[in-house]
Amino acid sequence: MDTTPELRTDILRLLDSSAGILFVKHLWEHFPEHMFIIRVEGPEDFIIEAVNPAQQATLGHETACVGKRIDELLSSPTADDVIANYSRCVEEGKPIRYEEKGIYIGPDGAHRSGHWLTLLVPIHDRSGKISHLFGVAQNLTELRLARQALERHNLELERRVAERTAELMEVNQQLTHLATHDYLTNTYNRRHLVHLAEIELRRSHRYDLPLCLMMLDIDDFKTINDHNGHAAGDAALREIADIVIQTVRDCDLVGRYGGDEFLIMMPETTLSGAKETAERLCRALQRTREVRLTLSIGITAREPGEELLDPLVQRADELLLRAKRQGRNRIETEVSGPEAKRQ
Ligand SMILES: Nc1nc2c(ncn2[C@@H]2O[C@H](COP(=O)(O)OP(=O)(O)OP(=O)(O)O)[C@@H](O)[C@H]2O)c(=O)[nH]1
Repeated sequence: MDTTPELRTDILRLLDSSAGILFVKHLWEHFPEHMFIIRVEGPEDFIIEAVNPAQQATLGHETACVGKRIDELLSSPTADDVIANYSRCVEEGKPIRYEEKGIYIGPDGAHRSGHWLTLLVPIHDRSGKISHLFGVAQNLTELRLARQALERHNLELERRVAERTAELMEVNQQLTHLATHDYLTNTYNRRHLVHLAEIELRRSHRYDLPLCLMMLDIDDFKTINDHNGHAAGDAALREIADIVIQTVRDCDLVGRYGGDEFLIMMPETTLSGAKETAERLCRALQRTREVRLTLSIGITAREPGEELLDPLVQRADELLLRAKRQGRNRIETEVSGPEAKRQ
């Protein structure tokens, strides 16, 4: 059986009766949050009329505050804020709710800071004038401290996640670099070069742009290894890769195709342009190296309609072999279609 209506009626009847005052007194004494009554003396003149035991426990003995003006009890700026809120409640003539914080002196005489959610209700006298303010202040200090600790903890977590993410991104970049580059020369490795070259070739086909493929091989490289050691051979490979990268355009794709062989894809480049670059490369090599080292180079151009990489690579390789057969230190080019007419 639902007893709620019955109970409600009983409580209302109790409040109406003379026992109601005991009920309110019981509430006042045992309510765990601050309850207080303020006498309104003037626009900014407020006197503490009563504080409940919960508030006394925070602020010290009743006699320490009852009968005192707010600005006698609290120092600035806490007192200013309290008075401003009381004045607002009087001006608006209706209950207001606000958060407040301040420094107060506890029962032990020590200064403490607190944070409250306060509800202020104006009380009117018979003439309708606001004579008192009734306040209930819920102490949020612990909650605030817990929230601040949680926020600090969250910030720390976010910082750690960001730090870890940055580390992972760096490792990821390193892994990507390792997976796409030749460890010795830092040019693209064969697999990645082929991947990029296929994309570039499709783009050239789509927009009908010129494109050249250059394959180069160091002449008699074996003798460097044999005479000067493998480390000298490695150093020569690195040096040649650097010279190639410095000589070609930024958009050209340079990769080590295998051993002492490099492949260079040159987008938007005609055969004559690619040949000029190859000549520049050979000259740069002569200038740079004390040990005489030459290159054999084969260059082919994309034929109209051509969009597959293998035939291009095959042609460049054949031209390279032709350069080797014809005495090394040579650049061999070959082209058909419109590019041939431009030569
Ligand atoms: N130091 C070093 N040598 C390598 C590397 N990869 C391949 N080689 C050597 O490069 C040499 C390639 O020789 P080949 O291509 O057969 O011939 P070559 O001596 O260059 O002569 P031609 O190409 O005919 O002019 C071999 O001795 C390989 O061992 C490498 O990463 N480091």
